[in-house]
Amino acid sequence: MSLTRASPITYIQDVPGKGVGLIATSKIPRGTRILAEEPVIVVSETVSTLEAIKSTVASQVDCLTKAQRQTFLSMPSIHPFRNSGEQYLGIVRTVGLPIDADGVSSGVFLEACRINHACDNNAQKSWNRKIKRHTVHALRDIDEGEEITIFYLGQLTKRSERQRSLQANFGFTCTCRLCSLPPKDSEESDKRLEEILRIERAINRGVMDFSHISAPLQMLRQHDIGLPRAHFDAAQILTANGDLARGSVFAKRALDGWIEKEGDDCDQVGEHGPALQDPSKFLVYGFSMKWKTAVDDVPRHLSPDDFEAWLWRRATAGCRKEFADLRDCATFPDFYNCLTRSGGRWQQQCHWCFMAEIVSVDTFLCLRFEVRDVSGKTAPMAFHTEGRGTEISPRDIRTGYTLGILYAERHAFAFGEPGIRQEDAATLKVFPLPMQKLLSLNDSIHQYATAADGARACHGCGRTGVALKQCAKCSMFWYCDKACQTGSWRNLQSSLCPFVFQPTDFDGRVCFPLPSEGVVPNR
Ligand SMILES: C[S@@+](CC[C@H](N)C(=O)[O-])C[C@H]1O[C@@H](n2cnc3c(N)ncnc32)[C@H](O)[C@@H]1O
Repeated sequence: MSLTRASPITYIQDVPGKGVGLIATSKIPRGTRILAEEPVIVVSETVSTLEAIKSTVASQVDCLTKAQRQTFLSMPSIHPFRNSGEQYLGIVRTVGLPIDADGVSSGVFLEACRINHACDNNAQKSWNRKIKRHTVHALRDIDEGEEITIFYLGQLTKRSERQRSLQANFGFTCTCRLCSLPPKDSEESDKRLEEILRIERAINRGVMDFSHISAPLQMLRQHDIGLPRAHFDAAQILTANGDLARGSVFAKRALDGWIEKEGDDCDQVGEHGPALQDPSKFLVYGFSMKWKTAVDDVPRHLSPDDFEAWLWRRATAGCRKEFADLRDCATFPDFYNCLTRSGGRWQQQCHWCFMAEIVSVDTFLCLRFEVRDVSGKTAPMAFHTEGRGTEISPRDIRTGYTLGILYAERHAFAFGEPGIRQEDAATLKVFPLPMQKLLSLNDSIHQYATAADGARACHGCGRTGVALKQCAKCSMFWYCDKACQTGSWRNLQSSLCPFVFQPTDFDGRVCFPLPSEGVVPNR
């Protein structure tokens, strides 16, 4: 067994089935900086040909001390080689860590590159631009003798995807606790991870308002994944609407999280620190003042549970919903009235949705439709989403179906007529019925969902003055009994439930499913 001293709190040792690994010499408390290391070999992204990369790596290997060179050559490579140039490159490609610095893309570190992977890693690696070193921080308390592990992949995806990627890029099968769960537990874990990923993507796209972000945030909290970034987003949304009290709490949580996971000299703290310490410095502060509070309004004497209840109250406060009216051309504009540009994420003050019926379908290179809007104008629509339109279920790709596209903008295509360039599958919804049918359904909904002289009509049989029950799905309709509720057009009604929202109640962009889908609004 080899045993080499690494940093004062770690040593390098053989780990069965993994080569060597980094082990804690003594107990390492959560948040401790375990390593801060400079690279001994760097690969620049400006070097473009394989031969040029090989030659720059070889010249850096030649400059290593004897001990460094020995360590470098003992590192694993999953790439076959015929000569030393290929051998060095194979090692760099297998063990290199990403470096997010001008013109440099990856580097070899004599200690950090000995840290093995686990999907439930106990440490986090990150490149620190300020000190130009790779840092590793303890994500939880690590016991003496415990192996230090980091996460090699970009995102925590489901087990099969992780295994595929680890095998392809690093040549091993992960046997960590998360990967060794029994099939049923693993399936559940996969589902949770997929949901977290969906949330993270939506947060990154900036398409969430606070009522959308609060439940997902609580989920991220449980799993401790991506929390500082999510807290940062929550702080921005709240302060953009003038809520400095709650905004400052989330800002502090983001700051503390980044300091704990990456250190107080990390890039995020450098970039956002001043605003996180004083959220009124956020550029978006006060864009709207509809939730106005002051930092001093943070309650001081509440129990932890009551404090959390206060903090999250913003999520449900003012959740007055009603069916948007498809005939309202400000909210549901025709093609000509869709903006050519949104004016930026925070300049926008209301929701809008372009409705159009599919006239023809083409799938060459990407999914493309010709669509007809409410005023009869036809326009091309092309999917420039990640999946080039494969995100849309084939079941929904039918002429005569109607599309709802949130925040659609007119786009000047290089070749052909102006149309819609759809870049985000989550802002599109297919309604399985023609536009005319949707409009007449809309008219009925407004008739039935509105109380005439305080009396509501049963949405099934039309009778008034009876004890009616509220639809649990959308809270908009009232019924005498189950028989009336399961009437012939119940399905059509549910197809419009997505439009239970207040177009002018704008807390940031939303995506489908809208906050109201599956949520019973407060009444
Ligand atoms: C960056 S190196 C880590 C240090 C390496 N164990 C060594 O001996 O130098 C990456 C390589 O370590 C091995 N490795 C890392 N994590 C592993 C794990 N969880 N199970 C098995 N092998 C692992 C794989 O061979 C992988 O290609």
